[in-house]
Amino acid sequence: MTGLLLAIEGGDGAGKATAAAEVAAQLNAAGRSATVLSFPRYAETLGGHVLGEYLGGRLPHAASPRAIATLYALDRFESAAVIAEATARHEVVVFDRYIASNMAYQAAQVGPGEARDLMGWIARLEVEQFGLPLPDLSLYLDTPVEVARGLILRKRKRSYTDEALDTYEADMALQARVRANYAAMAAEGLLGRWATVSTLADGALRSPREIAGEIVGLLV
Ligand SMILES: Nc1ncnc2c1ncn2[C@@H]1O[C@H](COP(=O)(O)OP(=O)(O)O)[C@@H](O)[C@H]1O
Ligand SMILES: Cc1cn([C@H]2C[C@H](O)[C@@H](COP(=O)(O)OP(=O)(O)O)O2)c(=O)[nH]c1=O
Repeated sequence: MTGLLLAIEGGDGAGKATAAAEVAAQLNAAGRSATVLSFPRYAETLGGHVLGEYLGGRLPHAASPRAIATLYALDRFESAAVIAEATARHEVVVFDRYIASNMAYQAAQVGPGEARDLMGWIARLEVEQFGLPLPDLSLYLDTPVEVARGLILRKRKRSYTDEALDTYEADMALQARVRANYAAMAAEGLLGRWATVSTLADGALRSPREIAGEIVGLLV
């Protein structure tokens, strides 16, 4: 079996983990084997461990966006065998964040004139140099920053920090730039095919079941 790779993307607290789990559950219930891989893999890889230290504020924050991007890419590179195994065993592999997260977040740390170059650099590092597979579909989960912040505060404690908001989550201006980067990547089809799904309808949060149902409907 060669699994279809579906990357769920979006800002912090957009509802990615919830949507990824629900998409896999709906597919499995319909007899289509699916699994979820969530990045970063904090506890499983060296890159993930160092990132946990970074996001928890225990490393110097003067590190350049390229250095940080390399750690996220390393976490996926170290996971190549796990990705290959999941792809071999399942019809659909759902990524809770993938390469586009690195592009959206690191490009949000540099000036607008540098953002494009950095996105291209990250895509080449991950796909050409590290040999990671391109996703078949990147799904941008569109949740306004204020709604996402409310959802982050509902999360359970994370492994890498005691704070309610980690380094990136606390920075609202950064979250707004991340959203703009995702919208641009989706519009231009960077890394391949994109679709956008809104988590709100008439100003209210849609149920995870409804959001996932729309996503499953996009998988042909
Ligand atoms: N559609 C939804 N309706 C209600 N609560 C949600 C929905 N999506 C996510 N949540 C809740 O919001 C919080 C953050 O969601 P999560 O999926 O962990 O976001 P992300 O992975 O994008 O950071 C969790 O407590 C989750 O249960
Ligand atoms: C996977 C990935 C995440 N990130 C960022 C986005 C998030 O702000 C942060 C942590 O990822 P996140 O998925 O939010 O972890 P958790 O749900 O445990 O808080 O890392 C990147 O910058 N590049 C990447 O490749």
